[in-house]
Amino acid sequence: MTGRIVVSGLTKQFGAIRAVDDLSFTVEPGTVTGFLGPNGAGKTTTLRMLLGLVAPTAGSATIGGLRYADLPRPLAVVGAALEASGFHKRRTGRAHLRILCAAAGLPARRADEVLELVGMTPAAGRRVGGYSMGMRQRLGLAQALLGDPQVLILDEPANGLDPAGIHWLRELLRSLAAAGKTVLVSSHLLSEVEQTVDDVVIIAAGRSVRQGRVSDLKAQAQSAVRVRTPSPDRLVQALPGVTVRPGPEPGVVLVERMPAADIGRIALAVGVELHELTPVQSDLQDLFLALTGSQAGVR
Ligand SMILES: Nc1ncnc2c1ncn2[C@@H]1O[C@H](COP(=O)(O)OP(=O)(O)OP(=O)(O)O)[C@@H](O)[C@H]1O
Repeated sequence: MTGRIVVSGLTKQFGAIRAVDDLSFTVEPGTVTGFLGPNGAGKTTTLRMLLGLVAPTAGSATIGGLRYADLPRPLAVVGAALEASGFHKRRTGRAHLRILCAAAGLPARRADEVLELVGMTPAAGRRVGGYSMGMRQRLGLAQALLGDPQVLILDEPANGLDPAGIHWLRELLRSLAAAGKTVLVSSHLLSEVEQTVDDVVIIAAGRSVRQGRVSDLKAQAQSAVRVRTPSPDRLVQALPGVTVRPGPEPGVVLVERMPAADIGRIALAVGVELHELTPVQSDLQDLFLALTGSQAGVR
């Protein structure tokens, strides 16, 4: 059991909406991979197909070479936290986990171990109905960790966590990857996961728009200059051979791998008015918006 996740040509059609469209990517053991895209991009649908909760229209999603439904002991292989709302409100966090332990043939003390792991020991005896969103997220994570799985699949785990909680989550995910686990974590904010993940898979409107090392993405973002001009087309014409990407808003372009001073000089020479000329310091979110922007928005 290698724990490698392989998604290949995965497609899901809901009526007129192609929620996931010919998506392929791989997640390696020992890494944390960020699965990113704006609202409605198809992240949750993809994760649900990986977990056998939604049948693909085409393509496949496997974990360690097997479809979820074919895994002999799925709880020991994959832990998932899809949404932090499916808890029985009147049960305590500990009772909730103990019931799952019993169902999975795990000793009851495992419930307390995972509660400790997610920092929930003080709230273990309280009813879930009284938990904050962040506490429910932590309980969902505890549930995912119950079977000490090789693979973790987490949908927006940072939602509702405060900055200290996000820092804690980062450390936890890094330590799990360091222990050889495969970690796939979705988010609609690149900035939220950029310090946590090794690799990214970015989707928009169900399709992959970028995959690779987050360090490569950072290098690309860092070398861009943000230019605001009423004449972006004329500026682009004056920069032949230079990569110019659309910015996050109209009238803004991102010029890659050219110093701001050179861009300013060329703009002056061709009489293009500039309203802003800013080297972008690791503004990954701008790059993310540029990659997903034209397809953003709820479908
Ligand atoms: N069961 C369903 N029936 C019909 N349409 C669906 C269903 N599930 C999802 N969709 C549609 O598929 C598209 C992708 O939804 P999905 O929830 O996968 O996106 P997401 O990237 O997880 O978004 P978010 O960040 O908002 O959670 C949306 O247009 C959504 O309305």
